Amino acid sequence: MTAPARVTWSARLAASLTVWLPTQRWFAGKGRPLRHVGVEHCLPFREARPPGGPEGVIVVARAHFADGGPPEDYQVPLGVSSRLPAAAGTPAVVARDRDTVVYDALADPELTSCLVGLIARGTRTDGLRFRAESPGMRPPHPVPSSRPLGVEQSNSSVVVDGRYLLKVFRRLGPGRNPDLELHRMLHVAGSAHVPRLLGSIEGPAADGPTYATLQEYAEDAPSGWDLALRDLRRLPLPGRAAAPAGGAGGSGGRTDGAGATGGTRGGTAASAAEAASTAEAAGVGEAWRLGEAVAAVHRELAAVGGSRPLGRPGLARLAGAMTNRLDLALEAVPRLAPYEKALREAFAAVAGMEPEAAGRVQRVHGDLHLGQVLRAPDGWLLIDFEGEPARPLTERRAMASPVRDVAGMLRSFSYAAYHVLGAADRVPGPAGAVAEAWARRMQGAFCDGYAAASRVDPRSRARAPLLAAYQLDKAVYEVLYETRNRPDWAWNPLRAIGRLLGTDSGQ
Ligand SMILES: Nc1ncnc2c1ncn2[C@@H]1O[C@H](COP(=O)(O)OP(=O)(O)O)[C@@H](O)[C@H]1O
Ligand SMILES: O=P(O)(O)O[C@H]1O[C@H](CO)[C@@H](O[C@H]2O[C@H](CO)[C@@H](O)[C@H](O)[C@H]2O)[C@H](O)[C@H]1O
Repeated sequence: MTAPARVTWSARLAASLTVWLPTQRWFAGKGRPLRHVGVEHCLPFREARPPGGPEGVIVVARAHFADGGPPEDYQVPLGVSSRLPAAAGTPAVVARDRDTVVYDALADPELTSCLVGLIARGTRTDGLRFRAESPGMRPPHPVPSSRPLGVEQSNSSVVVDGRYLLKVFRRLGPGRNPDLELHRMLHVAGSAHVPRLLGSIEGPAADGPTYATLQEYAEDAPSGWDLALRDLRRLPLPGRAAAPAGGAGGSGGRTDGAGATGGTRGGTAASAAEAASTAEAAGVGEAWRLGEAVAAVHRELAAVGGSRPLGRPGLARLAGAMTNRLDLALEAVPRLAPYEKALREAFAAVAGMEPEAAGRVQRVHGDLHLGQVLRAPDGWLLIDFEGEPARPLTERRAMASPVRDVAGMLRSFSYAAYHVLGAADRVPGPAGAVAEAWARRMQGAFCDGYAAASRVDPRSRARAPLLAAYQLDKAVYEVLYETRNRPDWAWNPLRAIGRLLGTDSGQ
């Protein structure tokens, strides 16, 4: 391509991205008025051997907003070709003209194979550093098969050769992504509770940005969310027929329905009740082991990354940060207004805690929920250490109390229970009581497992204001997250705030 032709293409690509970017699930700027998207960098990647191999380009697209706030950078790996490769199926086409088509590189096995090959060989290109993180890693080359993971997620992942997962970070921060950072720390600690880290792609600077990670793919490992929904759908809910497989709840979650086997159909009520209670006993055991696994990961992160007392100034800062997040959420979601006063009080209570009771801060997962834990044959694995996607990177990399992760899991058990009930059960009834009791049992077992492994009971009376505030802070975040991404689900965390505050008004 000649220089003027390149300029024309860059302008055309920017115009196409301005339309395409905001329609993507992973575009985090949905709450902001987009002005335009510019092409910040084009980082080509290609196979050195054999010559004439496929060509790809990692485009860094910069989204500019009309609200005067900072722009956001997004990674868009693209294939550039004269025609769509047959092996890519029907990829998203971002731009095209008579001679050239620009399409989603992650749908093209040749291009993903190329990225994996560059990682395995530890190559450097203009603007990109490919690194093998695990010396023994030898991915087959060329990769025989690859497929986009095809789940709802904040980034984009590709399963390579059925054994590896290439996770492409969409939102690029100025520093290293905590997902890679914490994976590395846990690798050093020899953790048994994370998938093995195999490789990474980063920018040329010492500290990121992080473009991608390559990790072991835990095939057929259901998530905690899958297992929770399966157990919940087996529960005999008064006044309800047992839900058909995959049928209960809202509008289709990330893994909603996967592995759900339904309940009483085809059996007697007695045998169904028996099966439900056996499943529940197993579920309690799993929740206990999950608590144990989370405690182990916290111990490992503290051992490698250090820890320090939260202290009185830390408590005051935390209360302030929670209040600030509430202020932002109140602006975006007026339905939070009835809870404002009680929420402010709950956050202020954190500032008034005795520092000794608050414990220490360290690196934590930061967005722990049932969708972030996989039940592999050997035990629970924690994934996605990126933190809450909406928070600034500096905040996501900061030390925090491990109680925050515990609160995320407690919220998630409750989230699952109410998800299965569905929006129709906004007013608590007998079915609600059964689901609520299930959530409490799982939460109790999780905390027991955590306490047994860490000798710290997250439910201790002295720590109660912290645990309560973290659960409320998470629920406020969820209301905002759902309002922006899955508005049909917003009722769930909204109701939870009422329950947690003890002011459930049946709204
Ligand atoms: N190592 C892995 N093995 C198997 N499945 C995985 C693995 N990592 C992630 N997944 C699946 O991919 C989904 C999205 O991964 P995640 O890291 O949470 O991405 P995101 O940050 O985009 O939300 C998970 O919910 C899980 O179903
Ligand atoms: O994309 P991430 O997994 O990093 O996290 C975001 O999306 C999650 C939903 O996919 C969201 O989690 C909420 O919904 C889950 C069920 O789909 C539930 O298990 C969680 O408890 C609930 O918070 C998460 O908050 C958000 O950051």
